[in-house]
Amino acid sequence: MNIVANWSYPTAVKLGRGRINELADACKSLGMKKPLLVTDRGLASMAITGHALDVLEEAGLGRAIFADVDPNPNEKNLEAGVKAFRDGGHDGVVAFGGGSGLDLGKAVAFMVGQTRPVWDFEDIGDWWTRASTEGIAPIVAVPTTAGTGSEVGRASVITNSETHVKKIIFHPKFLPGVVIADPELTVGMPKMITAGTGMDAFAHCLEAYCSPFYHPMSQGIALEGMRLVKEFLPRAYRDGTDIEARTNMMSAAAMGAVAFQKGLGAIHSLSHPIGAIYNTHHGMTNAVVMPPVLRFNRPAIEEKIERAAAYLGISGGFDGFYDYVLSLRAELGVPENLTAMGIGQDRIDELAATAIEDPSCGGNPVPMTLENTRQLFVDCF
Ligand SMILES: NC(=O)c1ccc[n+]([C@@H]2O[C@H](COP(=O)([O-])OP(=O)(O)OC[C@H]3O[C@@H](n4cnc5c(N)ncnc54)[C@H](O)[C@@H]3O)[C@@H](O)[C@H]2O)c1
Ligand SMILES: [Fe+2]
Repeated sequence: MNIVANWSYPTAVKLGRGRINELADACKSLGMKKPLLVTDRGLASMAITGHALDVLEEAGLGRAIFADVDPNPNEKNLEAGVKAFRDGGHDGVVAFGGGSGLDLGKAVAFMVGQTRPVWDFEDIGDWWTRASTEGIAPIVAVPTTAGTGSEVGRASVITNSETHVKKIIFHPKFLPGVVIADPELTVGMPKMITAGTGMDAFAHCLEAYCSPFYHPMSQGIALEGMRLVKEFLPRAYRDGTDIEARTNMMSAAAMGAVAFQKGLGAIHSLSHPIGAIYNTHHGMTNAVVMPPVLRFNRPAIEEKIERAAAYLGISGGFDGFYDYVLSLRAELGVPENLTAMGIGQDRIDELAATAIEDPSCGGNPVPMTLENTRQLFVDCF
């Protein structure tokens, strides 16, 4: 076997209850004097955000906030954020939120140093030589959901509001310098968001584990991430105040994103166009398409899934694992299929055409074509 791989994992993660109180120190450690906290509209008025701003203000770092951010953020949110950063004379970003706030905050920090349009940094082609690495602002990431793992990732998912296509914007400089992973911030998540984001973490681990690329470290991280989700997501869902469960889910989310350096797959390449067109929740959409994707990939992953099932304490090999996924979904109130999610079948051709252009499909164990991807969408209804 010819082994070629790039591995790195440089982010400092401060995990644990109450660690939001270290936010100002984290900003100062990266040289910030006037950070801009970037979050989404929903979080802007929540007590956890007010507390984070208090921590910054008490340390003399001000309480500047930019929150004109939609779930599934788009390039207009990004342009407005870059303008707010420049107008306010800021020197760093606190990316605060679920994937939406984190992704937009990271993208603002990156784009204040660029002259080229954000679409030039899509995760295909020549993003490396196009970017200016001067003027990129430092980032402290503070996740408030436990799912995307964007806090330790090098990507931002930005929706093109004209074409309704989700683009994965990638650059190593998207990587935050410090992560504050405080499980108490996730306690107030609505049950549906706990379920959806937790299933996103599971999808990252599962797809990374199944991707055919050689990366044994990611493989191990992905397996243990799945085990944490299995043990702790139902607990966090049942009792949102279960801090042990919340802490382990934060860890599983970060592990998923570290693991998917190895690649993602069809779950994500199907979920991205659905989310961009219908504005569905990303993780919940992943959970809906997961069983058909497992069936689709079965010929290529059966042996691997048998090993994962054994590690997770699931008997019955591939079939046992598949049944476990169905029962986890049922326990978390995941819609049965795309119809139950409120989606019609009228745009399947467009969904399939977009899905096979998504960078995630390169990591799918069974090669995706327009024909088999169209059929895969049909199977999701
Ligand atoms: N960068 C990556 O690698 C990556 C990976 C997966 C997904 N994503 C992207 O992340 C986004 C989804 O992120 P998400 O699933 O975390 O959801 P989200 O950030 O869109 O948040 C969903 C909703 O939950 C609310 N919310 C967040 N935290 C809360 C809390 N603690 N208490 C109460 N409400 C809270 C938000 O205000 C929002 O209304 C999508 O755009 C997706 O494409 C990015
Ligand atoms: Fe995801």
